[in-house]
Amino acid sequence: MEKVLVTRRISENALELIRNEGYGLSIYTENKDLTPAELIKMCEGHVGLLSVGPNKIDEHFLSSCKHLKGIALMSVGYDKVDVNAATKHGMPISNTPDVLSEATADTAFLLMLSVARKAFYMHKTIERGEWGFFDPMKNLGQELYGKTLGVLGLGRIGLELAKKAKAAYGMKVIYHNRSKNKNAEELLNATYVSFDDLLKRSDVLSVHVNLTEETKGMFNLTAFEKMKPNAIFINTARGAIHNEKDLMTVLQNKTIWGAGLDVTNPEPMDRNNPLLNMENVCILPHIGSATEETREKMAIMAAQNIIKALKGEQMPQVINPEVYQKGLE
Ligand SMILES: NC(=O)C1=CN([C@@H]2O[C@H](COP(=O)(O)OP(=O)(O)OC[C@H]3O[C@@H](n4cnc5c(N)ncnc54)[C@H](OP(=O)(O)O)[C@@H]3O)[C@@H](O)[C@H]2O)C=CC1
Ligand SMILES: O=CC(=O)O
Repeated sequence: MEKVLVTRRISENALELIRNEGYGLSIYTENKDLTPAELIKMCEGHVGLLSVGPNKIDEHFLSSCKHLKGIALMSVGYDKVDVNAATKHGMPISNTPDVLSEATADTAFLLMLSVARKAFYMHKTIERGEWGFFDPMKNLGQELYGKTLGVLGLGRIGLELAKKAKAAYGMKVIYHNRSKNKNAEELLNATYVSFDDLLKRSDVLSVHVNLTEETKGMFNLTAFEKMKPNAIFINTARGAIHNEKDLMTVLQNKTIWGAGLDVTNPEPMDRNNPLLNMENVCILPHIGSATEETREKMAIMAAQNIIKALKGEQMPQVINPEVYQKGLE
């Protein structure tokens, strides 16, 4: 019986889809991430990989696992995949776009409001027994009504956040992409600006670009120093897009007002990281898409993709459709 390796326990409905097509399953359930060598070893005897979590799909992995017929990621981000190498090896890879956009935008919205009202820090003050007498000048946050939301990467998730911010607070939306998003401009009256203008004009700046060589470290001291003193920086995309040391510096110097992060570099973040104790900072452990409903949809989508690959058909959410062109290895 041909078998699929699933690198974490996922929705039973998704696993059932794979079983119902006549494939066997191996499910990795240890309380630690797989090392690259362990992943290669575990893939032996399998024809499909449903990859959940931070598994690196690089040249070494691909040349060691030529027996795989396809790899389905249970994530939309594919920054851990060497797409060119996968295409060279003729290995189709799929991701899970769209189904997680709402949930991830909710996480960005949650962080935006939590930072504006210092919510996580306020919780800590109660735990520390600091809820004393009433002081009308203490614990003050800032309001979002009518402010400017800047989106770096107005794609699927960025658009969902912009819709929510406009509906909830009438926020004006400005954005920067490599190309204009005409649909968002019509839908939200969003304005396309340069990256420099995005930095200078945003009251809240939310990052939704993919992690690539181009976006890595995009938020460094030079970028942060162009932002407004009341600005809130939100990153739910990938931790490597901001430089953590530089973020700490601008928060300490009050160059910007606050930050909300669902992603850090490295992950997991060290529990003693000083950012965790800062008043205007809210940090979550990469839970962008973590709702029961969304994880169910992601698992089903990944299962449907791996089934297609095993049948020799095109994966619906393939990220490297070039592999289906004739003449490749
Ligand atoms: N925290 C979490 O749990 C989650 C995190 N994510 C992260 O969110 C990312 C975005 O997902 P999604 O919205 O579906 O992706 P999309 O591809 O729909 O959106 C990405 C946007 O970024 C823009 N972009 C890409 N590169 C650049 C660049 N160099 N400069 C400026 N703009 C750029 C793209 O526009 P253009 O091509 O015109 O430049 C596009 O509008 C994922 O890659 C993933 O890393 C996703 C889900 C959950
Ligand atoms: O980080 C999550 C993803 O889907 O990408």
